Amino acid sequence: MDTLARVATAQIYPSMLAADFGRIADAARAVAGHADWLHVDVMDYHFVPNLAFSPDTVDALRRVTDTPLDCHLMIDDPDRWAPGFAERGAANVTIHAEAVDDIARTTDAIRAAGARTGLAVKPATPVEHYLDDLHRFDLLLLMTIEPGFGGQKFMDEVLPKIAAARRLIDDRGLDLWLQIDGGVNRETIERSAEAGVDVFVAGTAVFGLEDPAAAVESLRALALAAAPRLTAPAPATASGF
Ligand SMILES: O=C(CO)[C@@H](O)[C@H](O)COP(=O)(O)O
Repeated sequence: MDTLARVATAQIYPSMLAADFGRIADAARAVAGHADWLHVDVMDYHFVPNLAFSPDTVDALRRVTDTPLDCHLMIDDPDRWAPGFAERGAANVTIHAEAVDDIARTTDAIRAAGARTGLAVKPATPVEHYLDDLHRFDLLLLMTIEPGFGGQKFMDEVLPKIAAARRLIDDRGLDLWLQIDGGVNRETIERSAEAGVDVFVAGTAVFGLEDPAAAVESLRALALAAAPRLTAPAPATASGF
């Protein structure tokens, strides 16, 4: 895998959950060339109290955009479903620590299908419980809301956890992107970038605005200005590699 791609870049992933579902292709096209990846939330009404998206969504988006897809599985049985998202063309598949049974088997299957893989933790779940497994992942997602719905308030109490994860990644030389999801907007992105985030998922703060492409650029500019360690990313490729 290309380690140069792991340089700390300020990446913005618009969350399709905040798009107009009747015009999802238009939403993907509106941020093409600006968004680094697109974030696709998958919900099963068991792990979270909401339903959203499926492997068919991956197929549909792959037909209309080259922007890589980052699938975030908020489901009870990621062991069963995660490899299928990779097979359908997701460039990254993130599974929740609270839901996965066999991390090694599931991450191996995702990677065998050609995708990167991420580990997500809810706000109250300690990253320290998964230290021995972090080498199996390409991305660590720290939720900055309780997962399930867009439009929630950013949980400032997660900031120390972000800073601790950044120290952990740097001290151990882990090859992991540090991502946050939930309540990311013009007001919260700077302190998140300062704390150590390099991948920002943003729904309402992108698709809730008149010009989603401009919103992506403006969020990235704020992150870059707040954290000198971050650099501007090169344009994303279809595969994400
Ligand atoms: O995973 C989720 C919700 O569970 C997110 O991806 C939301 O879609 C983020 O939305 P905003 O907080 O940015 O509006």
